[in-house]
Amino acid sequence: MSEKLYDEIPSLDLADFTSGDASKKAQFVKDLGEAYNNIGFVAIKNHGLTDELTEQLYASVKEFFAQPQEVKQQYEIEGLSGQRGYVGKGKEHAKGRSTGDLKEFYHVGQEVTDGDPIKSEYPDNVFPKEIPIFKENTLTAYQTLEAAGRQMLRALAIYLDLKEDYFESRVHNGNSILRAIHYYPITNTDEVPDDAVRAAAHGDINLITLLMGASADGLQILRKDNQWISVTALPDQIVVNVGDMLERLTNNRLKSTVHRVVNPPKELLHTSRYSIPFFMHPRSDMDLTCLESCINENNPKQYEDMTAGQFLEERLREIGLKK
Ligand SMILES: O=C(O)CCC(=O)C(=O)O
Ligand SMILES: [Fe+2]
Repeated sequence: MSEKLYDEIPSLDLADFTSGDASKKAQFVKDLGEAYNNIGFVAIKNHGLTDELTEQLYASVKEFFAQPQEVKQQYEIEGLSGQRGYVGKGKEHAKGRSTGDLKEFYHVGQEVTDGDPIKSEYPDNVFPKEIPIFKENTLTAYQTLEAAGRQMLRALAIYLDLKEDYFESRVHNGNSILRAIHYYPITNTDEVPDDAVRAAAHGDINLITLLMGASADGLQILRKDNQWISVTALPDQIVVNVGDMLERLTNNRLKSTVHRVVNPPKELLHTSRYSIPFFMHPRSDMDLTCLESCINENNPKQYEDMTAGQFLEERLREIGLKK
């Protein structure tokens, strides 16, 4: 394990992996693997999202959250464990806490269009009828981030000495979710619990997360020396990090680094923050049993065998989304 302490997350160019130049490709795999073995986060450019789409998507997301609560509430649907549509303020809390985060969000899931019977496992998406363009913008972003995520997983498969396409069949029509988040303005601090934060410290559940440039500061990650460091991506970058499922599969070789979104200083508490992570999940039957190649004398097997579906179910209960 590399002991290096990063002051900021490493930046990589996804085009180095996809352009067909073998030495650039190999270097990308090495740099990504090293970063994920250490800090678990990278900033990526040439991810495929255009500025135009990003702008339009944020515009429709802002428009959705600016609506009256009664309108948003129509899209909070019972029985879906918050996996589609709107999830209201304070509903989700980090694992191990009970105070809800200071956020509301909207989930868009996989649209299965190729006759794959997995379709019956997924609830249908719900889209706000007040903002027709919301559907097109979120689905286009979903597909673009999913494609970038597949490339990242190809690179990781090589790093892990698996076949380059190891993850392909496992993420095909996977249970990924695009989450548009609004960290809402706080005008009266008496109305929120003293220990409430925008997003309390947590690891992501999924294989990898692709995070579209957040609109304001606040994201921090816990470095291995227990210092919180700020994450800032340049306008043309997205942040891509390892989630708990991949950490588990690799028996902690790839690190799912704890991160949080801190509250802004008092004078900015009345402002909103928006971010749009794409949580890349496999199909629920993916086996997350630690890879043999990641188990050895120095690193004995750390986790019970489990499928992705079982792991997700357990975590949704732990964070208050599943009752
Ligand atoms: O809003 C952000 O910048 C990060 C959000 C996050 O970590 C999450 O939703 O899991
Ligand atoms: Fe997260």
